[in-house]
Amino acid sequence: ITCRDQPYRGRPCDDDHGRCKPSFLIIGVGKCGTSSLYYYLTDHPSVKAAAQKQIQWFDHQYSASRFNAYLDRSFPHHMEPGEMTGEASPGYAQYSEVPVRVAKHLPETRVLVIVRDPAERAYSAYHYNYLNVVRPNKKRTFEFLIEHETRLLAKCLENNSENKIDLSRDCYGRTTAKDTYGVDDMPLANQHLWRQLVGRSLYILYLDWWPEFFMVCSELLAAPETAADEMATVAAYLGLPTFDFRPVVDKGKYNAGAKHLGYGKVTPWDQAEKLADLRPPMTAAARHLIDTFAHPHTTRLFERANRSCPKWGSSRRLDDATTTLYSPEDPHALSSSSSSSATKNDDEGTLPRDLFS
Ligand SMILES: Nc1ncnc2c1ncn2[C@@H]1O[C@H](COP(=O)(O)OS(=O)(=O)O)[C@@H](OP(=O)(O)O)[C@H]1O
Repeated sequence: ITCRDQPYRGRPCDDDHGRCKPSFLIIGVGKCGTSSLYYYLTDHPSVKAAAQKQIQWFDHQYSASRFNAYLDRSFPHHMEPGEMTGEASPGYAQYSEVPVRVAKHLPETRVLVIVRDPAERAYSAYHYNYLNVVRPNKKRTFEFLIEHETRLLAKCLENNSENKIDLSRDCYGRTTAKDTYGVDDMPLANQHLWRQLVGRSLYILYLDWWPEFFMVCSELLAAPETAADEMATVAAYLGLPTFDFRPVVDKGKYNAGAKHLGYGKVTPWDQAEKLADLRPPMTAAARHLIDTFAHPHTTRLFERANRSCPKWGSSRRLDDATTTLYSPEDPHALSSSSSSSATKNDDEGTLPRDLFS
């Protein structure tokens, strides 16, 4: 990618009012490495951090008349020419009203999105967004959840002439957990996240709403050897001066593993690898189901983004012994594995909040 001009032509601040606009928004996707992307980027000397990693203003707190308050609260009050700021809110991507709001208030901001192998993203979300909120004696397997979800997804997509669905509305977003899973003991907390293990991995369904975005491949940030180069590409897209990202990348991965220790918690690479190994392998059947389901959407994503991600569809670890999915004859099949303890939950309100995304 060739280096672009800086958004707002290098002057995002209105110095009379001490207000600076974000030059980039990382709009998602949750569990794809948004924390690492944000913290690597804010290590660049010309990038000033926001007040916190996840602001979630354009989705859950939006009010057109409160835009200046959002800027005041979230970003630095002064920057030198050539400096920029930005934020990462993994909940922005999935709501169809957000791109409209962003275009209205921040017409020059650049949109970054990080995507991950769909099955790996879903499996990560299962551990983080589901096992952390479900009561241990009510635990359902990954296979149980994805099999029911893909059945619903298939039905909703079939009934939609544009082959697009709104994850928070339409057939998919409106169907109750009981209708999907046939049982009523599913947890309420974070249900917009754990009920959309597969849906949120069909990235193009909602990225289609965004007029322009730059797609980062999670897999390229997942190894120190390729991460610094991928970050240099991101920096060039934002019009930032050349910078060596190796020192910050060498520190490790941010927000790794199923326990929420804070988005800014960095885990050294070797320990992150051990954390991943603690997780029981995904079954071959589960991977096959998600790979097959996601394939047409992934093809369209790569065409639209004009980039493709290497290694999708080839899991690092698989339990090849397990080839059958959850079977309807065994409706109460419980996971024999993972037992993450509850760490941090949303309140159980009905408004979807991605604060624990
Ligand atoms: N550098 C890098 N490259 C690729 N992947 C990375 C990287 N850093 C973190 N991770 C993995 O991304 C998962 C966390 O993603 P997010 O930070 O987006 O999660 S959140 O939605 O904000 O909670 C989480 O995945 P799992 O550990 O599989 O759950 C992280 O390990």
